[in-house]
Amino acid sequence: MEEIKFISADQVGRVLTYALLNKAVERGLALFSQNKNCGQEDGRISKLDQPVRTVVSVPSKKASLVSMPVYIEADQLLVTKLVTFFPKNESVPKHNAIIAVFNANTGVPRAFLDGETITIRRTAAASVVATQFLDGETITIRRTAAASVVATQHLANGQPTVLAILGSGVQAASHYEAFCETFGTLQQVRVWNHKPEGAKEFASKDERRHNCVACESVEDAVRDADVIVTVTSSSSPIVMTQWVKPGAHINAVGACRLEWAEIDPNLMRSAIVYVDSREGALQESGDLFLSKAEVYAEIGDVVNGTKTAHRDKTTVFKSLGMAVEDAVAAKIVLDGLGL
Ligand SMILES: NC(=O)C1=CN([C@@H]2O[C@H](COP(=O)(O)OP(=O)(O)OC[C@H]3O[C@@H](n4cnc5c(N)ncnc54)[C@H](O)[C@@H]3O)[C@@H](O)[C@H]2O)C=CC1
Ligand SMILES: O=C([O-])C1=[NH+]CCC1
Repeated sequence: MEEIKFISADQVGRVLTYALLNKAVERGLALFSQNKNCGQEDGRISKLDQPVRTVVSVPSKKASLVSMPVYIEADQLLVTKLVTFFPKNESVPKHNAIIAVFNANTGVPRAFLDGETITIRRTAAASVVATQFLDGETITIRRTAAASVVATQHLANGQPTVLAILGSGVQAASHYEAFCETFGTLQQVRVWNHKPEGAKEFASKDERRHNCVACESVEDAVRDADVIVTVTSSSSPIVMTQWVKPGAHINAVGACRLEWAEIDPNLMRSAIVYVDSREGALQESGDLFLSKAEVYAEIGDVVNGTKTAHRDKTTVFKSLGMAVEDAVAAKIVLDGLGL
C-alpha cells in the first residue's frame, strides 16, 4: 500500500506558480467551451463533463456548501471540489475548500487536497486507503486570480498600466500578486475598501507593494484605470458607469449569488459581457440576473477564436469559478510534487 502523503498549503503555494497556472487555466477554459460547442448530439462521448455546480444553503448563517465535479478526458482528471462560503466568519476564513482527485481509470481516490480539516483526520484514514492530502483553499485563491489574468490578456485594450482593485481581502491579495507578476507594464495599483483602513493596510503591507495606493472612494480608484477587479462581499453595486473609462476591462469576481451585485446595471447592459460558463452565470450571477444584461460569450470561446475579443469596447468578465480551473490547478500540484 502506498504511503499516505500530506501536502500543506505551503507546498501547494510553492509549486502552483502563476506562470504555470495562467496557461493551464487558459487551456481549461478553452477546453470547457470547445467541448460544449462541438456538441454531443452527434453521439460522441463527452470529453469534458462539468455540470452546473450544486449549492446547498445554510439559511441561519446565510451560508452555502457548493459541490463542483468535473471530468477532463484529455488530462485523465476526475476531480471534485467542495467549497463552503460562510460570509459571517470572522476568526476563520469565509471560504473553505477541499478537492478530491480520483484515478480516472479506476475511480480509486488519488489525492485529497485540503487545508486543516483533512490533515487532522489523516491518522484515522491512513490505514484505510493510500491517499494524499493537499490544500484546496490555496487553489481557489490562485486559480480565480489566474482566470482574471487570462480574461485580461484577451480583453484589455493594450497593455495595462493602471489597475484598480476593489476590496482588500484574500482575493484582492492574490489578484495583486498575479497581475503584478503577469503584466510588467503596470505602474500603479489602486486599492479601495469599504473600510478605509483595510485599503491602507493592504497598500502598505510590504515593501513590494510600492506601486500600490489606497483610495478613499471607488471613483478615485477606477477613474482612468485600464483594468478593474471587483473582489468584494458587497451585495449591491459599487462601480458606477460614469466613472469607468470607455474601453476599460472589468473582472467582476464577487457577487456570486443571484441577489448580489457589484456592478451598476447600466454598465452591465452597455458593456460587452463575457463569462466563464454561460449556464453557471445565468444560474448564479446577480449582476446578470438583476440587470438583464446579455452574455456575449464565454471567455473560452475567445481563447478558441470562435468569438471576438472586443478590446476597444468596455468589457466585463463575470467570473463565478469553475471546477475545470480547480482540476487543472490540482494537476499542476500533483505533477509538481511528482505524485
Ligand atoms: N469568481 C470566483 O471564482 C470566486 C469568487 N469569490 C468571491 O470573491 C469575493 C471576495 O472573496 P475573498 O477575497 O475571498 O473574501 P474576503 O472576505 O477575504 O474579502 C472581501 C472584501 O470585501 C469587503 N467587503 C465586505 N463587505 C463589503 C461591502 N458591503 N461593500 C464593499 N466591500 C465589502 C471586505 O472588507 C473585504 O475587503 C467574494 O464575493 C467571493 O464570494 C471567491 C472565490 C472564487
Ligand atoms: O469557484 C469557487 O470556488 C467559488 N466561487 C464563488 C465562491 C467560491
